[in-house]
Amino acid sequence: MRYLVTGDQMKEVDHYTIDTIGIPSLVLMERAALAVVCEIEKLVNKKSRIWVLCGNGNNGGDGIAIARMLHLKGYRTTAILAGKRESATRETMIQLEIAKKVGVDLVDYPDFTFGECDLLVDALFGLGLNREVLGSYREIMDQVIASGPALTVAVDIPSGIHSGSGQIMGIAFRADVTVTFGWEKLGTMLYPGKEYSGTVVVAEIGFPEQSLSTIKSEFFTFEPGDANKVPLRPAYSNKGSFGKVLVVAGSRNMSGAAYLSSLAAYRTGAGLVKIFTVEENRTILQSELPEAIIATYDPKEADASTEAFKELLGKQCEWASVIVLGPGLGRESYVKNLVEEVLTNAYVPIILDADGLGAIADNPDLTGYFTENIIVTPHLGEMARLTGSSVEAIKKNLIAAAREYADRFGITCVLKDAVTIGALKDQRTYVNSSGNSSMAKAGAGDVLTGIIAGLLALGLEESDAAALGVWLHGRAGDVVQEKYGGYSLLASQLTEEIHTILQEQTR
Ligand SMILES: NC(=O)C1=CN([C@@H]2O[C@H](COP(=O)(O)OP(=O)(O)OC[C@H]3O[C@@H](n4cnc5c(N)ncnc54)[C@H](O)[C@@H]3O)[C@@H](O)[C@H]2O)[C@@H](O)CC1
Ligand SMILES: Nc1ncnc2c1ncn2[C@@H]1O[C@H](COP(=O)(O)OP(=O)(O)O)[C@@H](O)[C@H]1O
Ligand SMILES: [K+]
Repeated sequence: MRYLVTGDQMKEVDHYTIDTIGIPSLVLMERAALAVVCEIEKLVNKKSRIWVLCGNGNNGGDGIAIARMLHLKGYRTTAILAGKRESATRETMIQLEIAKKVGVDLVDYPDFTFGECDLLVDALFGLGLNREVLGSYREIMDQVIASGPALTVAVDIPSGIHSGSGQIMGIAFRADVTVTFGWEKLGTMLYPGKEYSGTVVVAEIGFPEQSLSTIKSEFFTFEPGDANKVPLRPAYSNKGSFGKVLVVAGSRNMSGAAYLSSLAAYRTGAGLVKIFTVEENRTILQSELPEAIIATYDPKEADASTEAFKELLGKQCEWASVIVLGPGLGRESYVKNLVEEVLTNAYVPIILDADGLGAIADNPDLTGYFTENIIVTPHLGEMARLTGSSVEAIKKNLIAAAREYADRFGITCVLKDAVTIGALKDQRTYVNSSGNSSMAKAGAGDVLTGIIAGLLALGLEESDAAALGVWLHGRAGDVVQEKYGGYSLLASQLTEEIHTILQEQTR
């Protein structure tokens, strides 16, 4: 697990480290610069023409220190000063004085003659970027981009990317490598910032771990090694020890979603899976997944909400320790009754997905049944229907959209996208770092609900199951992509790689 921070949180950490702990600002700057130089040296040789574009803030100060270190090592380096020297921060002025004394080639932007550039070091804006880039700064960035540097290394975050949201503030540099300090910023984790950051290197420059305690460190991601967080299956156990997952899914002509969710729950470790679906799906599901128990209902009875239907469904809910509700249910009118009955009868964790969410969007009163053990897993289209916002508006701030929905009902909201967000009910926010575009394919979401159900069945609580499930799902996608490339993934293959990730447990 690793913590992530917004730019504002990182500034608080900076202040605490400097003012309370007492590590001088220039010491941090020196270590930051050294860390960047270490990465630069992997990319260039002594003949390379290096431009270091420096702003007036401390990001620019890092840049001038980098230019000095490269110059002293014999690299052909020019530091281009984008702002007026007299308005630089205290640390940046000190760096300028040092650089002058050791003969660094320092050129004010208006005097700079553009030519060929092998490596651009982007030290124009860091965490201090707080508004759209306009006017002369925009002109400078346009001109630097037009001159086509072969490679770009960004200091802390590519200039123009907002450190909290990953949004482009008018214009941004595209880095091949971003060297960031202390903890990764949300801005390089979230699109489009993620795409503009290239490879992100997190450099440890001396912030003590305790400095994180000054902020509410709510953002985190998982990484290799975190498979250990999946509960062990003790030796002294039986199938009942590992949960009973009820999958309320599938409809006429749609059996695949029920199959994929159920298979994924079993592959993640659930002891028993029962599929509650329409009679038409019985034969196909029994032959595809004989390990699952099948119970069926008549949609006409569901539509009329007969006592027999209610009793049947009530019994299933009583049996279950975890419920998946929604994949492939379709959009017939009876789905509302089905969803309402489950929500009123079940007192166990429920993962509400796909057409189950559609029923909620069409009947917002159903949210009145939401309890804290609900996990919703909408993709952006479903989220737009649930909230009445546009997909574009949600995309601009995924974290806020997920958090707002989760907090409104006190539930867990997994907002699925290229970077999936888990707004967890315990107030932590998971930002996913696994997965790839080969997973943008029908059925992938059904597998995710099954994985989360499997983790709940193994005994994780909702927040942990949601976050770890998203990560496992993406890791499985990464393994499939490694084996089959970026085009050919089938959602069922994700289920076939769950074991690969679970085997990464090192206990
Ligand atoms: N001592 C420290 O605080 C440390 C700071 N570090 C570096 O310092 C950076 C943060 O420094 P600062 O807080 O000075 O911020 P920046 O260096 O990112 O620059 C902020 C400056 O740019 C201006 N600005 C913001 N948006 C603008 C826009 N759109 N157009 C024009 N001007 C704009 C601000 O008014 C401010 O003057 C970090 O990203 C990191 O690189 C590191 O050296 C580690 C230690
Ligand atoms: N470009 C991408 N990068 C990483 N993961 C992706 C990408 N596109 C989709 N995914 C993941 O694939 C899954 C798709 O789910 P969903 O849209 O519900 O599909 P379906 O409803 O067809 O099962 C989500 O978990 C999502 O995060
Ligand atoms: K930068």
